[in-house]
Amino acid sequence: MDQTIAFLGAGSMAEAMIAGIVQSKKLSPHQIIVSNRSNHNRLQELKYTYGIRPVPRNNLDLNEVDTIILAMKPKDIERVMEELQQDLKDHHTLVSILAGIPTSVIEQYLPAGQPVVRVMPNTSSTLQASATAISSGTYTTTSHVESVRYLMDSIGATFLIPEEQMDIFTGIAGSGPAYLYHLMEHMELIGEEQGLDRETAREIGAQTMLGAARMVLESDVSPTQLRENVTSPNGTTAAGLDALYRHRGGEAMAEAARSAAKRSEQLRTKAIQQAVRV
Ligand SMILES: NC(=O)C1=CN([C@@H]2O[C@H](COP(=O)(O)OP(=O)(O)OC[C@H]3O[C@@H](n4cnc5c(N)ncnc54)[C@H](O)[C@@H]3O)[C@@H](O)[C@H]2O)C=CC1
Ligand SMILES: O=C(O)[C@@H]1CCC=N1
Repeated sequence: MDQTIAFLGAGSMAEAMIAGIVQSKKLSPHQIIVSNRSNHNRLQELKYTYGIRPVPRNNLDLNEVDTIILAMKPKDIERVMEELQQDLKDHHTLVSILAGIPTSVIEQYLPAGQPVVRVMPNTSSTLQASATAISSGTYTTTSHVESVRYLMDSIGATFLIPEEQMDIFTGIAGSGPAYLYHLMEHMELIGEEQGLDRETAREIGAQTMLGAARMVLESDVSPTQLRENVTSPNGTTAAGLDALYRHRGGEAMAEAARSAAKRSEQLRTKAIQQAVRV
């Protein structure tokens, strides 16, 4: 890919994406610039690990950049857009990974016509195993979206969705790894409690999660059918599922996704109110 990308923000999500992109070899590390406002040690750490180009925000020359990836916290959007405004050129595509922030808010700080693409990855980008959503903004052409999709394909599976579905996508997939880690923490705990050593219990839980996910992705069989295939009448799984239903395990997972989606909606409302005041 013949382009230079610049991450504004050098936190955990930027690092996960950098790891996946570098591993994919779609871009060479010198085509990736990483910038933040103050923590220069962090930039050096990323340079040391991935070979990328660290550039403190004050020294960043956007003329050589094609794609700008907004990777700071949602609360910093106003300040960042104000800083960016004067440096942006027609050829720049902005990609935002900020939870909750709609493309319309970002566009409000920009001249009409500037393409903004919204993306929601997750931290499994590190292993090129993200589920990443992509939505177009007002001024994006198919070519902008396809070019961003090509880049995002390097960090995992991509899904083109309408922007209205971003809240729930964030609730399920952006935040989702945390819910699954929480379940794995519990699988590890119960294994340990019953005499397995911690590392073994951890591996057993993770391998079980991985195997189940692969069965869904690599067969044509639905999760419902796969669940039934595990469940013998009056067997161990029936007893386990019975406890899970009594404790409303499925509903707890749905509620987690709903609550995260609601928070995304709240971030949007706040960002819109803030942008109106600008
Ligand atoms: N952590 C995750 O699993 C996911 C995070 N996201 C989104 O990614 C974004 C970043 O999240 P994290 O990496 O977890 O946060 P983080 O707190 O680890 O990193 C934020 C980074 O932004 C930098 N920053 C702040 N103001 C800046 C400015 N004015 N210019 C340049 N850099 C600036 C900070 O120095 C820091 O490096 C958030 O908007 C979040 O909604 C999206 C999907 C998943
Ligand atoms: O917790 C958050 O707000 C970010 C967005 C999705 C995952 N982490």
